[in-house]
Amino acid sequence: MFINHLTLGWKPFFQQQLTLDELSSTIAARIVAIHRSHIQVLIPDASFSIDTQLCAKLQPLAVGDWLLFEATLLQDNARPLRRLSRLSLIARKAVGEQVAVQPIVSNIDTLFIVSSCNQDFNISRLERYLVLASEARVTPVLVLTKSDQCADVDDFVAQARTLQPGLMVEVCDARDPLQLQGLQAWCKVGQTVALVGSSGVGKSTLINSLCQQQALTQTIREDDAKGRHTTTARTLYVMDSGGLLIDTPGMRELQLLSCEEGVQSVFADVEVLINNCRFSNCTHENEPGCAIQQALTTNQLDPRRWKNYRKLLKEQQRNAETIAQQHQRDKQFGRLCRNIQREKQKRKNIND
Ligand SMILES: Nc1nc2c(ncn2[C@@H]2O[C@H](COP(=O)(O)OP(=O)(O)OP(=O)(O)O)[C@@H](O)[C@H]2O)c(=O)[nH]1
Ligand SMILES: [Zn+2]
Repeated sequence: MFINHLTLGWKPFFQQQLTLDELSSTIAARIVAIHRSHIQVLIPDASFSIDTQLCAKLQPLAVGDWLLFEATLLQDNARPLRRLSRLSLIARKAVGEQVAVQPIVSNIDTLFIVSSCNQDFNISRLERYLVLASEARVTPVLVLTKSDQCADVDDFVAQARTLQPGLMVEVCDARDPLQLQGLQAWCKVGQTVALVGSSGVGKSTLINSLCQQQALTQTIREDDAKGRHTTTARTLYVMDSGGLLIDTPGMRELQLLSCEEGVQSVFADVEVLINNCRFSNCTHENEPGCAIQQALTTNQLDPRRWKNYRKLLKEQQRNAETIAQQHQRDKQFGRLCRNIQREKQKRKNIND
């Protein structure tokens, strides 16, 4: 396969960020894996390993980011000049008590939300993933696997379609590449796809079926800067139709972070109803003229959907609060440091 920047997902959006000077003197490389000690980047005909320390000023970085390097200096452990702005970003709540954003995958075009046509199928979970996709600004495609084990596939599809007008839903036996033709539109050269879904729904199976040839991946060395072979799982695949597929461990367990926009977009109908309540501070419990209560009574609004909306919003508010509090704390700490510094300086001046 002919490999160029387009193959790696390069788009006018990135090109436009380069100055005239940069156009001639730099080269952009895409991050394909982030390990503890090093970051692996890819250009059309080579892969390089960069010590994480050299990227300290650019952190946090995500798999899928584009980094700019001096063209003449691009080699193992070259220092990246900067990171290009992202077209899309999937982030998650970082582990720990405090809520912090941890970027996972960037610059992807499509998110395959994978579920199987069995007890794993959970409409609220799917809705949550839709919020995530909307927040990340990527196109969601719902992939329903294990259709071969299910007698009433249409029922699952019908339920899924209620989630969002125009939502793309594909049904397949993930083991059979011929059944994945419907997904090809999102897997073409220049496109980048990521997968989410619970354990066992068939993500690895899908990857195997979409990437049977893996032509480009052979050119990606899995060695670190010192030439040692690393045993970390592969994170980047080239699909048979030419697109890239990113599968990082972080994507396999995702939590929503700040997702107000995503909630607003996925639940646009609910927000319209809320705007129709008679009182602007309606709690939607028992106020007269409550459009939500009325929609629930007339079955215009699914109680499950209403419950999930409230749950996601609450989660989002809690997270946002924590971030705000965190900023407040950082500010106070900064002030404290400055005061101490000033105090020290004063004393020094007196002693001088
Ligand atoms: N019959 C059938 N089996 C499937 C299908 N998709 C996946 N499987 C099987 O389901 C099992 C789990 O599939 P995986 O691809 O490992 O699932 P996964 O989502 O990658 O799971 P994790 O790695 O835990 O996240 C395997 O035994 C697959 O062969 C399908 O469409 N039909
Ligand atoms: Zn109301």
